[in-house]
Amino acid sequence: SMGVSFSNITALAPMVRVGTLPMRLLALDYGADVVYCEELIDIKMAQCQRVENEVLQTVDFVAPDDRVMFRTCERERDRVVFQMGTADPDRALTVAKLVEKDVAAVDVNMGCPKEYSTKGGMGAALLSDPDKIEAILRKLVAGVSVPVTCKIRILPSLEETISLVQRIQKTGVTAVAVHGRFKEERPRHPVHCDYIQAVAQAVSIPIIANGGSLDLVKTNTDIEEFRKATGASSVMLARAAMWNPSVFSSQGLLPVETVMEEYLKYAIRYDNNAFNTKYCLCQMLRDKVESPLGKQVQAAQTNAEISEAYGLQEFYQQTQDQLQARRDALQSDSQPDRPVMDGDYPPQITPKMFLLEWSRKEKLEQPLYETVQRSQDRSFQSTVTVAEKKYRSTLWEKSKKFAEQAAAIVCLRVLGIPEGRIGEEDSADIQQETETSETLVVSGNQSSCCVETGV
Ligand SMILES: Cc1cc2nc3c(=O)[nH]c(=O)nc-3n(C[C@H](O)[C@H](O)[C@H](O)COP(=O)(O)O)c2cc1C
Repeated sequence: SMGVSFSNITALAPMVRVGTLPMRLLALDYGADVVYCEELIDIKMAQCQRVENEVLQTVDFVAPDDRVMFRTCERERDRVVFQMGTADPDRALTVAKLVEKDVAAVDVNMGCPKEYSTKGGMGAALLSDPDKIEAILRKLVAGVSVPVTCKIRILPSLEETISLVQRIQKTGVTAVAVHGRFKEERPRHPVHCDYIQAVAQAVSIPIIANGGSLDLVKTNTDIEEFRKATGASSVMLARAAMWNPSVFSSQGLLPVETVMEEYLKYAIRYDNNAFNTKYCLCQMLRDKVESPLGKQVQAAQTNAEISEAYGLQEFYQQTQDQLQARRDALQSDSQPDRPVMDGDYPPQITPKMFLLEWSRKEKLEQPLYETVQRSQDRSFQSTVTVAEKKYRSTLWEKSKKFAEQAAAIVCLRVLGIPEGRIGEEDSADIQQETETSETLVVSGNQSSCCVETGV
């Protein structure tokens, strides 16, 4: 990784529901340097499983109820900032460790005044507990390999605001985003550029100015004006970007109709939750949300129906076909039941194939595999029946393919049959779970399978 910079950048602000993968990729396309994800709550994230989705080519963090809480991809890895809501240093670190290899930086939200955030001591509630702020940030800075940042609102006086940010700077964070409003101020109130400016002068780390969307930043050139007005190193945009993310483009604003189409293409390509897609499109439609198009979007229940509203049925179908082709390819990859000729073993003989061959020689029925998938992490376990006896690995595997191979290995070892290519090594103790999975890798099934994640 090149390492992300927070100096002299323009960022997509963290926004609940808005800041999911399609919007982040679109903002990057238009010229944003850094994109924040929506605030994700530490307790929910800590329960998530990291899953490599080979069909979508994404990394998904999947909750026990199978919901994808955070989906990201290679394209944004050096640009995406993972924002979390937390009030607990240990939990914050657990979550940061879970995501650190897949993101450019980790951010703590200290500015959200909404009750769902503050009631757990998170968000803006942290602003009145600087000891807690310090504990969380110090723990993160010491414990993760990526930069740590935080996002705050301003305190009732300049002095308090400056001393808080100075204290935050001492924890070793890389940058601080300052939303220039007091905790009790609403988004329609004017932003306090003088506070941001005073903070920017008082510390040496980059300050990211935020809060200018309503009256100051409407076009790309306004971003530079806002940067100057606040004396900050960088600028972060929420609403202006939500209404039209092409605000990041130095080529000027694009018609929102064009932008919505580009947004929808990403939503289709990355199998975005349809309700999330609708929500974001409705934000872009703004006062046109009651137009014929707006009504069609609101009535739609699936990404396919939303595509019809925009005349993107063909793109939708082509994308589905491509994804299905990839799914099929991965699936057939996982069923290596090619016929095995006597005395003419293919080079990539697997435990399953070896067991099949052995069964034929012994005039037994073909081994029968039964695979189950458990819901909490969508992993697989397979049982193979040979000569009316069942064999099963104690390990739960990432794919059906691995699970079947694991069952075959257990069977071969229990029956004392040398395992072909990997049979040179001494028959290992099947109770050793790690041994089983290592053997699987040796047996030539390098391509891991996708775990699909319905959202
Ligand atoms: C729809 C929406 C969702 C938001 N969600 C978050 C969030 O998850 N985390 C956060 O720190 N701020 C959140 N905010 C606040 C923005 O990041 C930003 O601080 C605020 O909107 C002021 O910036 P702006 O004038 O550019 O809109 C949200 C704002 C909006 C409009």
